Amino acid sequence: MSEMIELEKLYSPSYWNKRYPRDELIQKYEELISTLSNDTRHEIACNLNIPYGNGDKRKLDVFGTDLPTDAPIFIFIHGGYWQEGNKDLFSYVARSLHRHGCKTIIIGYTLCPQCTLHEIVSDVQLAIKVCLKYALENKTKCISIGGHSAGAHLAISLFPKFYTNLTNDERKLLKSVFLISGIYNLMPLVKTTINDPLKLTEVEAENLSPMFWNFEHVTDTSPKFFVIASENDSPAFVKQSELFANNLKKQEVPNEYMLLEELDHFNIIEKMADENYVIVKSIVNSLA
Ligand SMILES: N[C@@H](CC(=O)c1ccccc1NC=O)C(=O)O
Repeated sequence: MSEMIELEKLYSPSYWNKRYPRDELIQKYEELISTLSNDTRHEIACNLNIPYGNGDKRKLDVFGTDLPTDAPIFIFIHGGYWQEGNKDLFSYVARSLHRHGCKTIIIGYTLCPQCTLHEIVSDVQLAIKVCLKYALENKTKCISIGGHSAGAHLAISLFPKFYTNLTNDERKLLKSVFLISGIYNLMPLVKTTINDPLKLTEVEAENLSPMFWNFEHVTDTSPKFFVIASENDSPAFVKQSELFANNLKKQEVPNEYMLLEELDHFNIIEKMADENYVIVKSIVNSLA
């Protein structure tokens, strides 16, 4: 098989699932999470579509506005290789965390090619600044940030620079970072169709790749990083998570690597609806 087709396959997570044919998997995934999310928006007290920048996608949703004002907060960043997906598909993440007494903030962002990946990275930083201000005003004591797939890339892109530039009070809030089925080396994507709307050059892809960054200066006040992969994901994704967790370890950054058995790129995040799911429990424990 040609190298191109091989790369396309390696970076198409749906190809590796063991449950359904590819198209059926994506359709079922979207149906499930949009239904769960619609229900969640009706069930849980929330404040939707708070703008953090210009345009109709630079908005965030706060769930659990009925909880004590100082309740812990989980902030979630969705994936879709920076060109697909939207925050409304992920309201459901708030439901299980609400049962544990946590508020959830889901961040929306403008997608490529409407903007560049550089702009998305800075949009997410802007959104996190707004969340931190909200948290300090509400006397919140702890925050966890999580991202799935390309969202994990955006979550880790808050480190080290943005994080080290925060105020002490802001930094102290951040207890944990959950990197779920993430992508940390963007260079292989340059040659795939994923790059059509991104238009990254090799140099940009390298500079935007956390795999090559130095995280040593986050250690003093560092949150704990959970690097989580799923057994039935593309081997390229599993390998990237493993290597990235190893890099953190070598740099003495607090981290835990988890390989979740029998899950794939899609049900690893679908299961956030379950309040007893290992990731939900780890988030809640990190905020205790
Ligand atoms: N078109 C891709 C879908 C995909 O990459 C994806 C889908 C949902 C959530 C995250 C994804 N990937 C990374 O951000 C596929 O066929 O697997």
